[in-house]
Amino acid sequence: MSSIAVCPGSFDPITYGHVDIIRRGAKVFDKVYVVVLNNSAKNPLFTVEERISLIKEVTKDIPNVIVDEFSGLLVDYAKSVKANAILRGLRAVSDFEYEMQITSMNRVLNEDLETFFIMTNNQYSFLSSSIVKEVAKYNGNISTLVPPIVEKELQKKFEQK
Ligand SMILES: O=C(O)c1ccc2[nH]nc(Br)c2c1
Repeated sequence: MSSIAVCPGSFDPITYGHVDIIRRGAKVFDKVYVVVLNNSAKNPLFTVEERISLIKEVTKDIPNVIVDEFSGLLVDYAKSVKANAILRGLRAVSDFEYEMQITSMNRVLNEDLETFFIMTNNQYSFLSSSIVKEVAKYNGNISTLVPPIVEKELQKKFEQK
């Protein structure tokens, strides 16, 4: 039985922290679906299509990664791709409470779908898409935080504003 994981997130935009988790997960699971949450409640900087394009570009050298989008319940998307695992990154203890709540909810919705956590590299323990956007907004150096293509697209976004 092949192991298929779904790695959900906003990825607005993808950071080196996300890439770290995806690369580590792709070594463990046969397939990793990196799925962009199409959540109308948030006001994203990048469109879903832009985020998917950036993730595809940044992970193009990882053959068992598939990039997709979903709206609605993660457990329903997981069932649609026959995933038997959810993959999440943990950056610091502060992530744990939220992740525990989400995992408990998903377990209620689908007892058979297990969540696996991978700890990010310590150098990314502070990193989030939000903090990267804040630094990029004021033209700060983000070259060690996101891949070059993401840095370039962020600069374009803030030049437009
Ligand atoms: O960028 C974020 O907002 C974010 C959130 C939660 C996260 N867990 N693991 C990672 Br890498 C990560 C990144």
